[in-house]
Amino acid sequence: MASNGNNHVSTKPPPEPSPLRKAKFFQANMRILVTGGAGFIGSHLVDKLMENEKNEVIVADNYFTGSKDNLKKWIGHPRFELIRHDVTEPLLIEVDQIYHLACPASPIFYKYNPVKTIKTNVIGTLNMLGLAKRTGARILLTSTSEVYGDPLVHPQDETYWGNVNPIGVRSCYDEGKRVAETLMFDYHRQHGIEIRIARIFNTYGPRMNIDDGRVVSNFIAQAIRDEPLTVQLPGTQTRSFCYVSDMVNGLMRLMDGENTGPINIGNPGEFTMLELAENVKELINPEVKIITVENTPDDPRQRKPDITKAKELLGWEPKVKLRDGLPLMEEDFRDRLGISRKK
Ligand SMILES: NC(=O)c1ccc[n+]([C@@H]2O[C@H](COP(=O)([O-])OP(=O)(O)OC[C@H]3O[C@@H](n4cnc5c(N)ncnc54)[C@H](O)[C@@H]3O)[C@@H](O)[C@H]2O)c1
Ligand SMILES: O=C(O)[C@H]1O[C@H](OP(=O)(O)OP(=O)(O)OC[C@H]2O[C@@H](n3ccc(=O)[nH]c3=O)[C@H](O)[C@@H]2O)[C@H](O)[C@@H](O)[C@@H]1O
Repeated sequence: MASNGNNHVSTKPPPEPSPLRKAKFFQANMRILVTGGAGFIGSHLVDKLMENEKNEVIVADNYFTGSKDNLKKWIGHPRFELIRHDVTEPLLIEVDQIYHLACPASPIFYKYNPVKTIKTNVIGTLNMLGLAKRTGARILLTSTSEVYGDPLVHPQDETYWGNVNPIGVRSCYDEGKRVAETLMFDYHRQHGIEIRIARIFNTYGPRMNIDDGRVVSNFIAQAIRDEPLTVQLPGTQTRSFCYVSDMVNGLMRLMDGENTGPINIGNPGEFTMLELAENVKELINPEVKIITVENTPDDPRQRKPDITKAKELLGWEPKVKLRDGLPLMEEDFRDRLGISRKK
């Protein structure tokens, strides 16, 4: 029984939560915020989180590179909420977990407004850490293999500190993510916040922006449009491509496990850009041409994750091979481009 501090004992029970809230959230016992949830990886993560009836999912996104279309099947669902919000502004809500993905990821978008990109990484991560501190939520940051810069160690494991140009055109992104990682660990050490850091390596799959300039989406769209595949010079640079369902599984294992990370999440299958173009040509359009074009500054020459830590600590490894994953994107791209397969 509650006292009102006036030596008078109230017999009135405390007020019930609003019946509306009860009706809406009666099943939920985990409220999860996904920043950047209208984007490519974020929307696939939301799909997976929503499969669990105990989860209530809130997406905060400013739609810079994401789209409501990616979430259309959840809009109106009682366990789902979508907020137009820029993470560079504080967000005052109650949550149990935060997947912090908000940040433009394609080089052409993150270089478009580099000051905004670094604000998103630094101020956005500070705001989400502040939210985690106030609510006691666990927070996962999607960092990047770009923290290794143009790596001099190959493959890259998590102990490598990287080879990053601090004043280059990519720095807003890779240095931004490095500061974001620093902030995560400082909040962890200073305030005891529960943190998780995933270092994501190149991820591909349906719902990538068609014209976002990333290599897999470029090549698939070019192959479907009968345009030459543009391999940026020298073409021998390598990347390791992870299918999005594998990525989402890895992120959820990291969030739900006991390790802070950083942990590399990626597929160690390594390809040169010429090899990737040849695979797309063979699988999607054998008639298409492959041409070489100028590259952009500071393009990393090689990239391949060492995933020993993910295997040992998360029991995770990717399952989808590149040659199986590429055709899974074709239908989604054809639908959005309105170009059907030739008979
Ligand atoms: N896809 C990859 O290969 C890859 C690799 C490494 C790391 N990552 C990281 O994973 C995350 C998701 O990447 P993605 O490929 O889905 O990219 P994406 O561009 O499709 O998604 C990013 C989302 O964040 C939103 N956003 C951007 N700035 C915001 C802001 N200030 N406030 C609120 N929302 C904002 C965008 O509108 C978009 O919906 C990013 O943090 C990215 O750095 C991705
Ligand atoms: O995985 C990562 O950590 C990072 O990977 C990518 O950055 P990047 O590897 O430069 O991605 P792309 O723009 O797809 O370029 C990959 C390679 O393809 C080449 N490329 C790109 C586009 C194209 O049309 N042709 C082409 O050969 C580029 O020169 C580069 O060598 C992502 O876009 C980042 O968000 C992410 O953080």
